Amino acid sequence: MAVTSGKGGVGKTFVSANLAAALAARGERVLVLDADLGLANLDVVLNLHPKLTLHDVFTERCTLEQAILPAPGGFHVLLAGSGMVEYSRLTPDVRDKLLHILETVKPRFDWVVLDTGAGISDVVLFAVSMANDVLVVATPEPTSLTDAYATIKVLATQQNRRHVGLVINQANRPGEGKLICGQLQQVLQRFVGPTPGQTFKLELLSEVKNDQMVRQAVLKRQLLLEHYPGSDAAQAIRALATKLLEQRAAQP
Ligand SMILES: Nc1ncnc2c1ncn2[C@@H]1O[C@H](COP(=O)(O)OP(=O)(O)OP(=O)(O)O)[C@@H](O)[C@H]1O
Repeated sequence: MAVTSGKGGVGKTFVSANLAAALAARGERVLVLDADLGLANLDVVLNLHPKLTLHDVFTERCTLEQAILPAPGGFHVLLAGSGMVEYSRLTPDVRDKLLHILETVKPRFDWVVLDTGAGISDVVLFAVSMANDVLVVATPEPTSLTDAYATIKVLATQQNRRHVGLVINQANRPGEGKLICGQLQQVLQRFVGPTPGQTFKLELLSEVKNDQMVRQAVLKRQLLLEHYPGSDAAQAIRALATKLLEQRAAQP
């Protein structure tokens, strides 16, 4: 599953890490792969100081096994480290290496979460293209929504995706997510249907409140789910995990 966004700083890493913890708490084997190769910061959020990262796997300084690390929250991570400038562009080499890594880790985990960079660069779109499911994170601000719209449009038209999950993060009032999702779906419909057999569904998977506890957790470099489990945002993330598990169980 890819967790992506149009605009940066909207909460992808927060959602990826805490969703992984929520799934792990339900007994799932989860790997979060930091797919923001140029400016990764999953390690910062989780307060990890990895000696080995994707960079070392790419340059064959270590094996893939060695770079998969346990994280707080009961899941595993494959960190990118920051400033992998030479890997922040999608060369055939980066492409092959990422594909190989994903194929190798897939059988070992129930969920591989790709925490991508923001926007529609070729690296981001490639990372998303490797995922079965995509979850777009957006905040209710107009700039974030405009960029989310552009991203979803690209996923629908270029990747031919018929279903995209939406998380409205930092919501200011209840029902805001539903309203936004409906409006986005309406505008998107113009580009991606309706033609026979070609429906497109943007599904609101979660509305996460603007919650001071999230900022507290990030400042302390702790997982929200572990340190503020009763917060509104933690409850929303657990509900998101439940929904994803139910959807998976319903798949043929
Ligand atoms: N629900 C929320 N309530 C309040 N603040 C939040 C919430 N979600 C995220 N934030 C704040 O937004 C900041 C950015 O979040 P995060 O780093 O997860 O975004 P990102 O999309 O991964 O960023 P980037 O695009 O730079 O990778 C966090 O440090 C946190 O302070």
